[in-house]
Amino acid sequence: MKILSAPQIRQADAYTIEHEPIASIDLMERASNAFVDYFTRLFGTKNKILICCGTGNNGGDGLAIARLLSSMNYEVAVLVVRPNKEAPGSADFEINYRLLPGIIPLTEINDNTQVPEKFNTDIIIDAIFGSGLSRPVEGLYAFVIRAINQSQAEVVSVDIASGLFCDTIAAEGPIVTPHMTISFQLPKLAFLLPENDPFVGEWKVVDIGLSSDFIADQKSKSHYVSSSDIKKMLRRREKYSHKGTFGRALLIGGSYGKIGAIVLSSRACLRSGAGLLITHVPQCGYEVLQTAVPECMVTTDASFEYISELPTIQNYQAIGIGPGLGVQEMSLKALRELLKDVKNPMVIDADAINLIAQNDDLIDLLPANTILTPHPKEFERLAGPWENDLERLDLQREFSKKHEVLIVLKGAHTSVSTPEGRVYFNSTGNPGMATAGSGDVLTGILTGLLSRGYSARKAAILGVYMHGLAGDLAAEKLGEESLIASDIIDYLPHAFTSVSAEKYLIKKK
Ligand SMILES: NC(=O)C1=CN([C@@H]2O[C@H](COP(=O)(O)OP(=O)(O)OC[C@H]3O[C@@H](n4cnc5c(N)ncnc54)[C@H](OP(=O)(O)O)[C@@H]3O)[C@@H](O)[C@H]2O)[C@@H](O)CC1
Ligand SMILES: Nc1ncnc2c1ncn2[C@@H]1O[C@H](COP(=O)(O)OP(=O)(O)O)[C@@H](O)[C@H]1O
Ligand SMILES: [K+]
Repeated sequence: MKILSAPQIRQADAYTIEHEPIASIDLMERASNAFVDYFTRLFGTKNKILICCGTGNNGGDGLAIARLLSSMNYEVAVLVVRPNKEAPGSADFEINYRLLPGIIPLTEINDNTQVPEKFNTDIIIDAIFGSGLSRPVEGLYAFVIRAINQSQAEVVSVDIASGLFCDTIAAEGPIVTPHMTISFQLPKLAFLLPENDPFVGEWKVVDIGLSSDFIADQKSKSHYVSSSDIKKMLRRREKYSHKGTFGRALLIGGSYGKIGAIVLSSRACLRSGAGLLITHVPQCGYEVLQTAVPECMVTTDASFEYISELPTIQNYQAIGIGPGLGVQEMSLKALRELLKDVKNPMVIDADAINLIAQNDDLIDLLPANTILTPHPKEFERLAGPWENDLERLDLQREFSKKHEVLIVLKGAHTSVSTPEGRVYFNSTGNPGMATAGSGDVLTGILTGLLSRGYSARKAAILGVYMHGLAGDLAAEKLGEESLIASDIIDYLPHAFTSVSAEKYLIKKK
């Protein structure tokens, strides 16, 4: 799913109005209905609702929502914020203003003195500003937004929190801090920047039927990965395939006290479809691996505690290195040797990333399309500091372009950047996955998918999605609090089957 900028969204509205064709007031009605449809699934009629409206089209939505909810027996009141009494609202705002039934209590605020300290109601629907915000909020609007934020009510924003820009980090000036945002058609970049979290809350995108042709034609460097994107990518295992068809994967890692990391990667790799897996560990890991993962073959290093040398690396469709590796000098030597020789698709994680960050000569040795999977701290070591999330995103994009690698920057909404400078934000995963070893699981999944023949871009997008989906399915059963990395592996089969069940109507015998 593409992420469009505020001007592109405006053009999508205009294009839809002209080419569907549909009157703009009817498009507003459709958007308001979509909002109400989702809203009423969450909140019953017992709640008192205050709808705070600006006088642009976001406010027009607010008025239509008030009318629709009232017709469904919700108790609604409307507050219109209009600093200049004489200034008319947008054309569609004015139409909906005239259509507002008399039974809905309507208050107009023109002056700071009319703003209560906080609003006493159960739910506030925030429809002051939407995608048309053109500058930070001040004056009367700022007073109203502060009062909204101070109220005890649940706050639901229409399209985007009032005061938040669609395409960037939060500006100066007050911004509504909603519990939820119900947004139209496509997610906004602002929803995916962690520091905006207080100004977004839970969010849901509802379809308002903007022209899919127009959206398909738009250029966008940012994408939000949806389940339908994933369904298109997933491959079947063909009837006459054999284990050679799905590739040989090589994992390298583990050290004394950190063999568990490479065990997790190995299990996850096999659960992600690799045909054969060879795991190379220091000698101290031999028995652990053979016992914990009987399906994988194990080769051992000359060193007992650390990786100090490489196995042969030819004939592998994918190599993953890093989990539990440590940053010993001997392991650095082995990594350097690997990078000098390697042409295979690769995943680089954890201490392998740290070693690359500490040794400037290594980054240029990476084959094009190598996947690196840093968490933010590791990425900072690699690429340097940033001031805010937008800067971090630019840095990630530039790093990928400059070094022709994919960066999987891990966290909530993990972002995958490609050498072309595109960024794909993930839609699965939960805070239960913030637990030791879940990154090692991801490395295994990515290595498995590469060995199975997916391109680096597809392996990264699909792997990150499946990792998060497995985490979500695990959390559904076990809760977020108790979730551990092994649970993510245990739920990987469910993640794969749930997507393929949706994809294939004709089931295999
Ligand atoms: N177009 C469509 O068909 C559809 C649109 N839809 C809905 O419309 C919303 C976008 O509507 P919109 O473009 O009218 O902008 P909106 O956010 O209501 O505000 C604009 C007004 O606020 C003003 N203003 C801005 N910043 C300000 C500030 N800091 N302080 C004070 N004033 C400020 C700005 O003034 P100006 O910048 O011109 O000075 C202008 O008057 C979108 O989010 C969705 O909810 C849906 O119904 C689907 C169909
Ligand atoms: N709040 C969160 N929401 C979604 N996913 C998360 C969250 N926190 C962590 N994760 C996921 O868990 C994994 C953690 O990886 P990492 O930090 O490398 O852990 P470790 O080094 O312990 O294996 C990443 O894939 C990340 O995206
Ligand atoms: K809003």
